[in-house]
Amino acid sequence: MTTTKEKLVLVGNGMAGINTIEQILKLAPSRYDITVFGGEPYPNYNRIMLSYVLEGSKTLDDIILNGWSWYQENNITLHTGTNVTRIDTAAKVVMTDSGSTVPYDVLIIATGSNPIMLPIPGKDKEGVIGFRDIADCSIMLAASRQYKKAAVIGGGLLGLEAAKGLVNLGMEATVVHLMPELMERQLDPVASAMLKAELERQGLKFLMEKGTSELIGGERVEGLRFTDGTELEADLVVMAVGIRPNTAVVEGSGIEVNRGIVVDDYMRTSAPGVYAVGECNEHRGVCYGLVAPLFEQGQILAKHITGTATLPYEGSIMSTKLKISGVDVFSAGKFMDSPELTVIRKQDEWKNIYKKLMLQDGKIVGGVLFGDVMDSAAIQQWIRTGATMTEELYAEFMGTAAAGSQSPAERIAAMPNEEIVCGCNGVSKGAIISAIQDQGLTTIDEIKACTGAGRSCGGCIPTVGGILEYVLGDKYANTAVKTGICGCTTMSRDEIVAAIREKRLTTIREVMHVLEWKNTEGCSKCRPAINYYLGMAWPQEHEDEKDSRFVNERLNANIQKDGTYTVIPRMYGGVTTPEELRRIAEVAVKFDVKMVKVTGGQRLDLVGVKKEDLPDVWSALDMPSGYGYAKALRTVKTCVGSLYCRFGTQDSVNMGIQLERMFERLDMPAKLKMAVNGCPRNCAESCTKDIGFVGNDGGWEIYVGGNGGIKPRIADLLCKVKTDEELKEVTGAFLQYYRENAKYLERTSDWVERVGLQQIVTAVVEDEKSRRELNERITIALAQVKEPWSEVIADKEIREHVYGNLT
Ligand SMILES: Cc1cc2nc3c(=O)[nH]c(=O)nc-3n(C[C@H](O)[C@H](O)[C@H](O)COP(=O)(O)OP(=O)(O)OC[C@H]3O[C@@H](n4cnc5c(N)ncnc54)[C@H](O)[C@@H]3O)c2cc1C
Ligand SMILES: NC(=O)c1ccc[n+]([C@@H]2O[C@H](COP(=O)([O-])OP(=O)(O)OC[C@H]3O[C@@H](n4cnc5c(N)ncnc54)[C@H](O)[C@@H]3O)[C@@H](O)[C@H]2O)c1
Ligand code: SF4
Ligand code: FES
Repeated sequence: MTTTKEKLVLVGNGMAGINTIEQILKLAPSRYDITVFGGEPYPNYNRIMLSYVLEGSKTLDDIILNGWSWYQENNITLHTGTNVTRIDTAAKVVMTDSGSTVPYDVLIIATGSNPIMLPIPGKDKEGVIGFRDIADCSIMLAASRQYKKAAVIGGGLLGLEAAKGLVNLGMEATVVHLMPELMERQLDPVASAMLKAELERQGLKFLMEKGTSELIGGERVEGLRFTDGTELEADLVVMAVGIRPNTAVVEGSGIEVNRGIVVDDYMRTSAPGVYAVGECNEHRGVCYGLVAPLFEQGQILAKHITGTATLPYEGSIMSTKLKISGVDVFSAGKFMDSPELTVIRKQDEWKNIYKKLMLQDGKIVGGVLFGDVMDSAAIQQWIRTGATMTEELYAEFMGTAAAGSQSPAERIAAMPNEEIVCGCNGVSKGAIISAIQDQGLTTIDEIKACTGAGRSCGGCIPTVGGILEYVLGDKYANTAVKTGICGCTTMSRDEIVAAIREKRLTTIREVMHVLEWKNTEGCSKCRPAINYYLGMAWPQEHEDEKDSRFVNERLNANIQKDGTYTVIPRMYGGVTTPEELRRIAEVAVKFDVKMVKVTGGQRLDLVGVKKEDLPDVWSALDMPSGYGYAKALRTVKTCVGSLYCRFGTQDSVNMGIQLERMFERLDMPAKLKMAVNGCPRNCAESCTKDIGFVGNDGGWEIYVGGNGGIKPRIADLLCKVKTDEELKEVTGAFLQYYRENAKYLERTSDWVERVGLQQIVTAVVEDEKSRRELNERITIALAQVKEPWSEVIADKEIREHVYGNLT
């Protein structure tokens, strides 16, 4: 006897719908014959990560959650690019815009939301969009290549993430906000003001309390006109003023709709066999707009329709984190002061940290964090369990207990097993530990696949990594970068470095032999990388293998397209003297230099020197190499500072010179630039440097991870220091931590993004012992460096054989 399976149809191939199907497959893998309709032409992807795609840190491929093969493997019939247009609840069929009619026994509607588009004149012009899907993201990416000015209407979570993405893409982005405070639905005025100041520092512009009355221009938008009569130029307008449940599919079906499709505590709509899950529904009068509640709903729906016992869904407490790097903001539950609430508050203007906890009748009902969000999981747990405030919790929150001085590892150890680590997917510390232990998991990707933790906004990944490290102890290896560094090996950077240290490998040949390289000679990708890792691991013992370096580093000059070279002597801090300038001029004339160019790093570049003349040019210049060709410290750009500038509060010139002298010549994973400014006017542009220093009345701010090149990135504030000595110590620690942990050729901008700012802050700022040890190690490495040009001048054989110099 053959039994036909019940037919389950899902309308909406998005996050809530597919999450529900995943749960159903876990509970009853073969119960339903499943058909999925999705309006977009893609498999299920992580909509949350669109902010990162726009920002440039993720690609579209990175954000696919369930690829095409997942549907096949689970026997799911998928129709992408197909919209369901009608539901006939009497005949139990759905009809699509491609003309098909498909029967169902169980129908799940998960059509999400639509962005609200302000109903103002000009809203249909080209260049006016919402930010909801891959198509919107692609339009923004394309616009950024052609246009300069963007306006984002709405200063909520979405608007801010969109504006930051556009700034990263090189656009000038202005957020036009209706209210006096940003994110007024999640933050109180204090946190809002701190957020605005930080985002301004990162390059966003704001127009507050502005109502937009019209979008102006021709076919394409050219600007905004406001209710007060003023205008703003813009070639791209993104509306991020909220969302509205997408209920179009139930029109004419008789299914009850209010703001969203009305559901009960088991996601049942008013029609038998028809359910609605996700942003499209309305439960007890609430329409949600974050994944955590939607996944909770999906879990209950999955249990309900597979006949598994389940409690009813009673609503969710919402918590949010803004996904902008370097801006840590968290909000959960109640956040505004009001007479019935007791407020515990801590504001630290020096470290730019704000923490606030809300109590009602002694119980924790809400919290806001800015600058340090380590307590976010704990706050969610306290709210969820209705925790009563105690002396211990008070001490923990205010940082007066031991907890305040705990290292990240200690914090993880102290975390209760039932604490929810991944808010999006509701995964606790205990569940992650069980998965690691019971299933032998060793990577974050495996934990993601097995428990769901980290699969959505990604905010919990550092904690998930911490738990993995805590459980595996010595066996822990950061396997997030498991792919081989090149085709010669399957080993990742971390595995190679670990093996170099553990097995005390000291030469490139030895590394390739012991680690069983497929290609015994290596290649142009792995050889320079290993040479660097060996030098980093064994600064005193390692013999630099010059043949494995790139040509510019072998020759200590930059080759140009006509085969000549450029020569850039050091000008510490961008300062020179008449004598030096005279010598440079004489050399330029004598060696028939084609051009003398002032570089972006405040130095002089002699362009068009013949290879065989290089040693003589260096000899005549009698200046050290500026390393304009090397993976090392290139320039330290300085402003005039307190020496002469009337705004200057710190001596940026001398600090720049000192830093350049301290750290020049040391091999780094990639080229490295610094800038030192005497005051926050930032004339030497610290925000686009690997390390930037900004002086103020009380000391210095240190910024890291900036980049002004192909992929611009505004630097993150690492810390503030009061003295010059502290500045040098933090810089030494940062440089060594970067040297020890980055992949070869990885700029600080990518590295900071990859490992997360907090890990770096802990290692080089907060943990004194680590900072001291890093400085000890960089001092040993610095003691080995040599001036390359004088070495060549002194060695006749090198001059002849490498440069063809016969003088
Ligand atoms: C840029 C961005 C960043 C975000 N960041 C976060 C975050 O950090 N944290 C967080 O919790 N939430 C975040 N969100 C919100 C989160 O993405 C949503 O809450 C979640 O995606 C909603 O899931 P859903 O399945 O209800 O809707 P969606 O994911 O929108 O899926 C609905 C799908 O249904 C399809 N559809 C609609 N109508 C039909 C039809 N008639 N026929 C067939 N298919 C149809 C749509 O094309 C869409 O693909 C963000 C959202 C955006 C846009
Ligand atoms: N990190 C995250 O958790 C995250 C990120 C992006 C999006 N989301 C979600 O996506 C959804 C959409 O986000 P959103 O920011 O559009 O919604 P929102 O409702 O959270 O914010 C909209 C903002 O626009 C402002 N606004 C309204 N009308 C305006 C007008 N005419 N002019 C200027 N400003 C106006 C509002 O004051 C409000 O601050 C939300 O559900 C949000 O939670 C979450
Ligand atoms: S950054 Fe400040 S101190 Fe330096 S030159 Fe500019 S205004 Fe003067
Ligand atoms: S908290 Fe969002 S993925 Fe874990």
